[in-house]
Amino acid sequence: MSFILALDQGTTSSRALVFDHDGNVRGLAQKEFRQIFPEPGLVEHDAEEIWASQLGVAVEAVARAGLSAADIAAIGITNQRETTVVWDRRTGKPIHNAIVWQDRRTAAECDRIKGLGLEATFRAKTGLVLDPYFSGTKLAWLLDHLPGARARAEAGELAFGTIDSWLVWNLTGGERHLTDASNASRTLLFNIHEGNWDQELLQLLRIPPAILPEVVSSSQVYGETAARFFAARVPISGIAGDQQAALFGQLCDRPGMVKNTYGTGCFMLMQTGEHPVLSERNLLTTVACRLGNRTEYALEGSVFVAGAAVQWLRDGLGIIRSAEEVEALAASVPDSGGVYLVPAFAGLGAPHWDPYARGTLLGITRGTTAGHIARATLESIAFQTADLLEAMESDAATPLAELRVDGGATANNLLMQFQADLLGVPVVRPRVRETTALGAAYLAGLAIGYWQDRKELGQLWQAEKTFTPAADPARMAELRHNWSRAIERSKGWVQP
Ligand SMILES: Nc1ncnc2c1ncn2[C@@H]1O[C@H](COP(=O)(O)OP(=O)(O)O)[C@@H](O)[C@H]1O
Ligand SMILES: O=P(O)(O)OC[C@H](O)CO
Repeated sequence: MSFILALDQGTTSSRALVFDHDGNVRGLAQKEFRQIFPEPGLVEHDAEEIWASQLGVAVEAVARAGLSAADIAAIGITNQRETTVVWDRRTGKPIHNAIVWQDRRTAAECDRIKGLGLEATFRAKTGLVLDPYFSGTKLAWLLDHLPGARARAEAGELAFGTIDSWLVWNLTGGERHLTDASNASRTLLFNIHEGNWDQELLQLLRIPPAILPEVVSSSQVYGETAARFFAARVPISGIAGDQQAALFGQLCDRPGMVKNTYGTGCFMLMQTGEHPVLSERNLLTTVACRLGNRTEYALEGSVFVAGAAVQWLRDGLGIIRSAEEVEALAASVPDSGGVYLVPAFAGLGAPHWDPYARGTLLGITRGTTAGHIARATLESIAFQTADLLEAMESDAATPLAELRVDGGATANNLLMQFQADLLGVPVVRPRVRETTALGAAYLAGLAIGYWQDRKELGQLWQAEKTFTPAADPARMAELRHNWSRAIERSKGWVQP
């Protein structure tokens, strides 16, 4: 019997999971790594720490499953997207910390490009908006600010990659420099209609083509792990950005199917099939996956801070000791008592796109307790999701039948019930909540014939719990109205 190993390199931790043929988790290991905040608004990771932690948990997960590398048929990779690494091709050493997707340092540069009237060009070609979130301006920043970097990039000495590229480079011992189309579609440099790096955009951002990885499909054998890492060389055969992998793992394979992942941020993706739908409501159009020559697209709403707000309650305010505790604290009050938290800690993503917004806590009275703040925090996650869904339904011109959910914060039943109440549609939590890793495993397994097709995978998906809307719609509409007012107050707080 053989198994698939999924590497899930997330924003706050590296995880590895071993899956069996029925899609069950047989072994899991996880390691948090350092979040580096050099200044307000800046977020970095040590790329070498990411690699070391990812390799460490991979070895550990296989051991915990009671297996050896010879039992692993293939490896699938999924990753925090947009986070930008540049390394020296000769030494394999990064030239700077990775600039994380949440980092806002290129806000002024995005404004400058917008001022040149170029936003429509970027939007039409990449499906993205000009926001510091995406890799392109982060890469340009590195080339502009590190002495000699641009000349070295032009001479072909440096390599750029999102985290998938960085992991594949390391796993293959520096043999392969590539990225899959779903990750490429998050860079602001990739033409999602033509399926390749866009020369005009590269020129506009002054990115030398020699620094870029090859763009490949999301499911094919890319290479094997170098001999020194595992007892056997294992094929690497699946790659997707974590949100696209979750869409795949949730089996949202028919146009109109939607999943929302509640992790550090919240990412809602709607499968739109082979046709990219361009949003009129400030959502993103992104590559869901590339399978052979077939590219599937998704509409995406990205919320930067969701579960991270719960982490802030734990680490910043110290009113809970663990993320799980938030549920009991929030349940200690019947409602938020009129308190609204807008967790715009890293600006606002979709559909507002305001890098200058900051966190805002409104409606506090002398009677406000930690319970109210905890509840307002959970509700903020659901409100942000409701804003995304409203935009998505409008773009797709179709109402949603159900919302499939996954990610760490979906363990929270109070949050899930409030979400169903607010949306007025059933919220469905699957049996396997590690759908991001599962999606990467599926992509890797399909490439080597471990699973035959998506029909076979469809039989593995099972709901664990469905949250049915139970609240008074008028009351929910009132809460959403207040939420919109709170959002407006958070906007434009930081002076450019
Ligand atoms: N019971 C819970 N209630 C609310 N949030 C939770 C709960 N458990 C975990 N979280 C949040 O979920 C996030 C972790 O989820 P995960 O899917 O592992 O995220 P990521 O992949 O972004 O690192 C953290 O931000 C944490 O605060
Ligand atoms: O690492 P996660 O799960 O927070 O996901 C981060 C996203 O990929 C950012 O776009």
